[in-house]
Amino acid sequence: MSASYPAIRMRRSRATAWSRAMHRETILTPADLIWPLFVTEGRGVEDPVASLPGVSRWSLDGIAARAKEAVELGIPCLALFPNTPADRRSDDGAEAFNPDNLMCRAIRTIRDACGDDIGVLTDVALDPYTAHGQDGLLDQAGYVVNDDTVAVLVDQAVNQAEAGADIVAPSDMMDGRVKAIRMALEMGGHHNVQIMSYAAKYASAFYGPFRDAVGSGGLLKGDKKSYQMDPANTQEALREVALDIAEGADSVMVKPGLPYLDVLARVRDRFDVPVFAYQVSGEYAMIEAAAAAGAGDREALVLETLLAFKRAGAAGVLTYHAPLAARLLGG
Ligand SMILES: NCc1[nH]cc(CCC(=O)O)c1CC(=O)O
Ligand SMILES: [Mg+2]
Repeated sequence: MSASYPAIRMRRSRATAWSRAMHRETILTPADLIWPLFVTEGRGVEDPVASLPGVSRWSLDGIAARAKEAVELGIPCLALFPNTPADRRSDDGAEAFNPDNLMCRAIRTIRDACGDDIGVLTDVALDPYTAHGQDGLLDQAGYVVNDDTVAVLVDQAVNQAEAGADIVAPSDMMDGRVKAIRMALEMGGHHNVQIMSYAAKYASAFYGPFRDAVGSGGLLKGDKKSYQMDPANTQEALREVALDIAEGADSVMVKPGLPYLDVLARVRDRFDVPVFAYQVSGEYAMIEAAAAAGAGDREALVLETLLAFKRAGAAGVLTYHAPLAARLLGG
């Protein structure tokens, strides 16, 4: 470039708040946020998750209150995860398609409290329902079998749709489940129930606090590496996303969040479907730990990390910081 300093001074546009606002390329709003909530049995229960400071499991009455709070704050969607009572967990995860399970009751509770003012996204995977904590069914050798698991996931997804879920979100990483779920939803008349597929979900060390929250952590033996992706791979993530789009996903997700922004950006560049990011439990815990240790300002860390997802191309972010962020953003 021939014209340079002093003709070009990059700092001119940064000198005042109004000018910074005018040049800002990316905007974060409460409408970008999806708030994950943990549901538990009982009445009037708020059960804090020790490894997720500031996050609790709520009984249905608390879930209704959180849903109303979310509407007030301008948060458009909730993601639900049940802490299934131990006596309802089994090797086959059959509680997943019980029409009166905690998940279905939570969906109906939110609908009663808020009508169509908020979206309800439900997790499709068996880990909150299995006695072994894996996302699918096991064979004799302890391998998570694909096709038989997909059949159960279909029943689970249809069960959630019948209870009123707006978006079903398969997080299990079985092959072919998006197509099978889409076909079953169409056949069941659930034409407008969306599928947000966890298309590129990695076998990550950042899920620990989540597993505590849904009560699967202590049950899980081994790992999920035979179905979740190797953190070393990005080409494979693009292939996963392409397959899920072809199978009928309305939107896709990359998970975890910040450590995988490169994957998110590449998915955004290559495909035209909305791509969401999940800032997972371990990421939340890291920010909280940093703030508690005085290593950073909590509110600034939260807003900066969430903005980074938008900058990388995310249509929205699942984050446990959703209510805090929405409040800070004036929701
Ligand atoms: N299907 C399970 C599921 N759905 C969302 C998360 C993790 C979310 C988080 O860590 O916040 C997990 C954990 C796992 O795969 O073991
Ligand atoms: Mg896949």
